[in-house]
Amino acid sequence: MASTKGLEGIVAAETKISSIIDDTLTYVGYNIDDLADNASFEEVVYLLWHTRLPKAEELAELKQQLADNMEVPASIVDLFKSMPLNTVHPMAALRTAVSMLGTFDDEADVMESEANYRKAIRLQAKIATVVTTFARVRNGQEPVAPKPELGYAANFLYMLKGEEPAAIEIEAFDKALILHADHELNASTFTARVCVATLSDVYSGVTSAIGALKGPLHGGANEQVMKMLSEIGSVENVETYIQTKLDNKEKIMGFGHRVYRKGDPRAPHLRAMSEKLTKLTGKPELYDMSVKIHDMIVTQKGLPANVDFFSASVYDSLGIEHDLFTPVFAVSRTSGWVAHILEQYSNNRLIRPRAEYVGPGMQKYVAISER
Ligand SMILES: CC(=O)SCCNC(=O)CCNC(=O)[C@H](O)C(C)(C)COP(=O)(O)OP(=O)(O)OC[C@H]1O[C@@H](n2cnc3c(N)ncnc32)[C@H](O)[C@@H]1OP(=O)(O)O
Ligand SMILES: O=C([O-])CC(=O)C(=O)O
Repeated sequence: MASTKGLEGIVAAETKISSIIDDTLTYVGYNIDDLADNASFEEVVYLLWHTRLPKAEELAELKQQLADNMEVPASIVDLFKSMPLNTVHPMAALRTAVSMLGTFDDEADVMESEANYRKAIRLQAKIATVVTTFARVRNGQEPVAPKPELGYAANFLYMLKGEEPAAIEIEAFDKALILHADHELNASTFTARVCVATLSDVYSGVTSAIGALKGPLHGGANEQVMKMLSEIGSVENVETYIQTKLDNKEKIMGFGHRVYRKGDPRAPHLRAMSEKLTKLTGKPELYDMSVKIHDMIVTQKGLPANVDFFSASVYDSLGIEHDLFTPVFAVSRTSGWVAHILEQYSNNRLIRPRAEYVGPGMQKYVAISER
């Protein structure tokens, strides 16, 4: 029984939700380029949850349901206030708050598919409020209540900053949400599916997934990319900084991927957004540094940028604090996690692989006094 390290190449589930075939990413058969250029995030959420695009009235209904469910219990604010706010990472706060949301949902353990769909809506609606509430509470600001008339992307930025975002910001953020919404059997989605395959509840699945997304080899990489850009500081410093890391065999965050070989199709969209937004916000150097890093890594390592690389400068341009980048990813990916959770329930079998034992052979117990 030989093991495959990191389960590389192992097909562990069937899904109708998204696919990566020959470096092309599709959601339910729609190319990501097509969706990024034409759809709204809410349309994509509907697509992932229903495996078809919504008609106008179905989209309007989903938007209404999301808007109606955005408020979070006051205890979430108290929970955040009870945390060591100077040190807690927002992903740890989010993981804890989503788990707590489950305790307020009296349908949390009701397993009928209609109840699970209602929970999907509640979670998707509330997670935006949870992240923005955390951001404001830790900065000593009052949380901002959602405006029902705004779309999901606009509401997030509004609740975060307390002022309505400009059209260009809404468009960029909406596109970023679409690009991050789902990605086949990535580590956090797999985590969610493993969790709910025990017939545990939706909140447990999403809480587990948040824990997996937090790591810097997965969603946590976008914050690390920004840290790197801040440390580098200017285009002139890129070469020495990156070369030193490469010579020390350190990984450069935002590059490489388990599945893509030629390149991550989401990266060109984020690169174009980064170029446009960094110019508009008067920080073109962020984009110029990113391009120089990109060229060095592609030339020397043959590794293309993944979704996390150019998203860093995009989120910075949208005025999002750097340690909120991964929570923002979670806000979008909740749609994909939930889609996979619902799909797992619909055709469930416990996920329980085997491990190859590589420890010592049979041993005889030795009394503690004789060790
Ligand atoms: C949303 C997302 O999750 S996208 C991914 C976000 N994560 C990152 O950006 C972190 C940086 N990237 C990485 O760590 C990896 O490329 C991963 C985790 C994304 C994929 O990992 P794996 O498929 O397991 O590749 P693995 O880590 O085994 O790397 C294979 C080789 O490429 C090298 N490599 C992979 N990524 C990088 C990188 N970013 N920088 C430098 N070298 C790298 C490794 O050092 C290794 O080299 P070796 O064979 O000489 O030891
Ligand atoms: O698929 C992966 O391994 C990681 C990734 O790009 C994502 O989750 O978006």
